[in-house]
Amino acid sequence: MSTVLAARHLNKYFYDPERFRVLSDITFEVQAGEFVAIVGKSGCGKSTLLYLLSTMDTDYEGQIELAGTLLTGRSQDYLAHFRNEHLGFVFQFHFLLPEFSALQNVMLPALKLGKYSADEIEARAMAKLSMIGMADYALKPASKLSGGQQQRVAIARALINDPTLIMGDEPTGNLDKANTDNVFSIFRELASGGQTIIAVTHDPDFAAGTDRVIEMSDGLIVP
Ligand SMILES: Nc1ncnc2c1ncn2[C@@H]1O[C@H](COP(=O)(O)OP(=O)(O)OP(=O)(O)O)[C@@H](O)[C@H]1O
Repeated sequence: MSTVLAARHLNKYFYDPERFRVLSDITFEVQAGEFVAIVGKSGCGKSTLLYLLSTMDTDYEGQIELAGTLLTGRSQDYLAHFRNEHLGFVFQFHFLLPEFSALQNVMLPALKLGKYSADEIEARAMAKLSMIGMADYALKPASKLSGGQQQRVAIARALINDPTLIMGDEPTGNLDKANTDNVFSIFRELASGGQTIIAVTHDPDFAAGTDRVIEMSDGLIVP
């Protein structure tokens, strides 16, 4: 097994207005192909941790290594390129561009990466949409899709650059039961195919279906 993500002794502080520690000595690893849930009461630090792991927030103590690369101390440009190449994000709210078609939305991160030709990118995007059962909706504007369909397009978009790791922040938080089950089974299927996934969730059923649950409490990982 190879390690995809290593978080070592992460500490994070906020000021509100006094300095307080929101993450304390967070240390864990995620192996290739693992599907991991991060759970814990509201305010325990889950989103803050995910934000650090996503490389968006660089103000922390400790070390983050992803895909064999130490990311701590890197420049913003380096991190932006790394994110685009190695990470796929699925949020509670999909953040699709409403006037753009499903296909165009899925293509965008690949166009930014600049690794493939436009034709290749379109073919790859169609393949990702087919994979999640959305090929028939490729040309529809995102604004005309249902909430569940939009979230599936967001998953296809997260997959377009074949990310080393998919990060979800409440990926089913805004969905009804049927769509939650659908999105969960897509994640489960991706994980069975070897995709590494880490997702913050409040949904006990979602967490129970993952390979491993990391529970947080007051900024700590519960041993
Ligand atoms: N920018 C900030 N400045 C000050 N305090 C913050 C900031 N962002 C978050 N916090 C505080 O840090 C703590 C952890 O917040 P975080 O959003 O990581 O929790 P969470 O576990 O993801 O919660 P939820 O499940 O409700 O989304 C909370 O006490 C929150 O109020």
